[in-house]
Parts: sequence; C-alpha cells; structure tokens
Amino acid sequence: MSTLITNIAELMTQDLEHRVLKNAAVVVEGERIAWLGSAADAPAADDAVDAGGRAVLPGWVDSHTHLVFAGDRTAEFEARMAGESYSAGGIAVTMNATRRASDFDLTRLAMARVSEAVSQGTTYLETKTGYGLDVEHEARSARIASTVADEVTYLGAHLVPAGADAEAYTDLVCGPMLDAVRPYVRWADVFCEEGAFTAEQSRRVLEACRAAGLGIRVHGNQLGEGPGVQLAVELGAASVDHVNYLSARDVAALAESWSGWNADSGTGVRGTVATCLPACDLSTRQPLAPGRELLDAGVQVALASNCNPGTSYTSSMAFNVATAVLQMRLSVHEAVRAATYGGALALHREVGHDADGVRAVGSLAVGHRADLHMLNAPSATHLAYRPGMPLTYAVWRAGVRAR
Ligand SMILES: N=CN[C@@H](CCC(=O)O)C(=O)O
Ligand SMILES: [Zn+2]
Repeated sequence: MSTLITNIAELMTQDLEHRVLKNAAVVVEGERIAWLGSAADAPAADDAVDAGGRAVLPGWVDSHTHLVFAGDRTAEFEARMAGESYSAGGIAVTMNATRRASDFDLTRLAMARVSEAVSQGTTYLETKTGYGLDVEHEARSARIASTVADEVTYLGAHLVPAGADAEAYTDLVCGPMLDAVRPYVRWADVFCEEGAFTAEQSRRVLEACRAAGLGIRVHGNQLGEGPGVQLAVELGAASVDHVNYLSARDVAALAESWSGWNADSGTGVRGTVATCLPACDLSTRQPLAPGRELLDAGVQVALASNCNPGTSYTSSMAFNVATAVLQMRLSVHEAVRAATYGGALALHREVGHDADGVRAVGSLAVGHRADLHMLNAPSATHLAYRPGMPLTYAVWRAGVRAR
C-alpha cells in the first residue's frame, strides 16, 4: 500500500543536504519513505492525499521526557512563579504519588501523555524512569515505559530518596536496580547536580550502566556550572541535557567531542549532543541554554520538551521550537533541525535505510521511517511566526496516519 502526499508548498527534509523543496510530494510505502521530490515528477501510488499547499517536515523527535509519573506539582509551580527557586527535592513528591499509583493507572497516564505528544507532531519519543527510586518501582516504571515509548532511559540516579545514604543508594542504582531494569532500557541517565548526585557518584552510575551495555546520557549544568558536561564528554555520553550554565571550557569540550564527525556525510564518531530544553528554562526561570553559542562553536544541538511534572509540564515541541527561534536566536531551520535530526542524533537513531534493519528517524529521505508532520501553514516559519497556534494538521508515524 502506497500513498502519494502531493501539493506540499514546502518540504523541509532535514536530510544531510538540508534540502527544503518547494511544490513537493512524498510517497509513503508501508512504514518507509519510498520517494520524495518535485510534485511534477511524482510517481503514481495506490492512494493520494492533497496537502493543499501546506508545509511538511519530519515528525518531532523528543529525546528527553519523563512521562511515567502520577500526581502533579501545581503548588510547587505556583510557589516558583511567586519567587521560589527550583530544587531537586520536588522529585520526592512525584515519587510518592508514583509509588502509590496502580500499574493500570500509571500506564494509562503515560499513554495519555504520549497521545498528547503525538497529536502535536511528535513521532519518536524517549522517556525515563526516575520516579520509582527503589528496585521494585524503578523496574515497574521501566517496564511501563517500554510499552509506551520508543526509547527508554533508566534514571534511578534522579534523587537520593529521603532517609537513604547517598553512597549506599548509588550502590543500589549500580547493582540490583540496574539488573532489574536492564531488560527494558537502552539508555541510562544521571542527574549530576548539587542536591542530586555528585560527580563521583554520577561517574560510578554511568560506568556501571555502560559496562552493562547501556548508552549513557547526563542531566547536567541545569542549576549552576557543574561537572556534568565534562563528565558526559569524558565518558562519551550521547547527550548532556539542560546545559544552562556553561563555561568556555564546557563549550570547547562539547565542540571537541564532534571533531571526529563528518556532518556532511553523517558519518564518523558521534560526539555528545547538547540538548536544550527551553520550556523547562522558562518554567524554572533559569537563563535559556546558550543554543546559539553552541551551534556557532560546532556543537550538535537537540531541542526536547523534558515533559515532567516538576520543571516542564508540556510536551509541545512546537513551543520549544518557537522559543528557540524567538529567544535563543536559532533560525527556524536550525530549531526544526534540533527538534528532529538533533533529537535523532542524541538517540543514535539518525541513520538507517532499507538494508539496515532499523530506519532513520528525524529526517526525510528514501528508506527513512515515514514520520511526517504536516502543518496547517505554508511554511515551517509559521511555527515561530504564529507561536502557540495549533498548527499540527496531520501526522504519520511509521507510515500510519496518527492524526
Ligand atoms: N532535573 C532533573 N530532572 C527533571 C525534573 C524532575 C522533577 O522536578 O520532577 C528535569 O529534567 O528537569
Ligand atoms: Zn529531565
């Protein structure tokens, strides 16, 4: 079964050549993109969809969310808006509500959040554990996450639960808890920040998880200039996320991590993606991450929602893209790229064609996964020009119409 989507005013491919095609068409065949190019040259297909002069771009790749949780933190948000500052301690409130929730409720809540994201154009999504914080509840969160998300990250090292000894808890995260979540996860993460895990504890967690075969990522430099970025680069993490407070040395280390990467061919040794989370920055009243400076330094950047009940209760990638353009001074093309190809790079899912057994996400090219986001607008520029507007018109996820 093939579908021709034609009369596309602007097709922003985010492929390696950064092509933006006018008057374009795409053919979707099963889960893959079978053809794309000028509408005038389009081949016949079983079915046709008239885009009516709308824009099409890759579905968002949200490489950083925390969707497996119960409860909400409205009171904490209100206090913050009244002048309180964010601290990691709020995680415990969500941990308590999450532990109390039944499997059914936790699954239902996570599924509903994924549906919200997909209805806004997200077609590939990572989510984390981190609100269980004991062996039983982290394993449960990982299992539930694996049924709702494309990629699952183990974040046992999110907070040391009250009453626990930090070193003993770190041992648990590196040992029995890791064993329990291992069947469900591909990644491990650590909140390396004052009030959460020290550099030494974070290193222990990341090394143990890497030895267990997991890819690693880091929450770093969110609340102050900390060791997170340097640790992430040193250990070869796929991404370091937040990156609000960076020294010149941090930016240089991130840039250096990409020195073995050929961005034109998308080959070589991947470095550490800097993942900016602008919605979180606004909701916590932190300075926006220096996305412009990172791009100018040659760092590969991703944008993600960080959807969670504490610091960023939104899965709107369009909101993040608009903020990145309006306030971080990325161009529309750069912001959309960071929210699609950048996220895929952060998840090591940017490559893969027909013969590879896994299809690339986050960019549009023949053989890639047919993850498409059609806007009710003639160009992607409208994402920033009309911020906050409901611009998602249609979504295909792995070739299936999801909206
Ligand atoms: N910073 C650490 N973790 C989450 C927030 C978790 C929470 O407050 O519930 C984040 O990415 O912002
Ligand atoms: Zn996070």
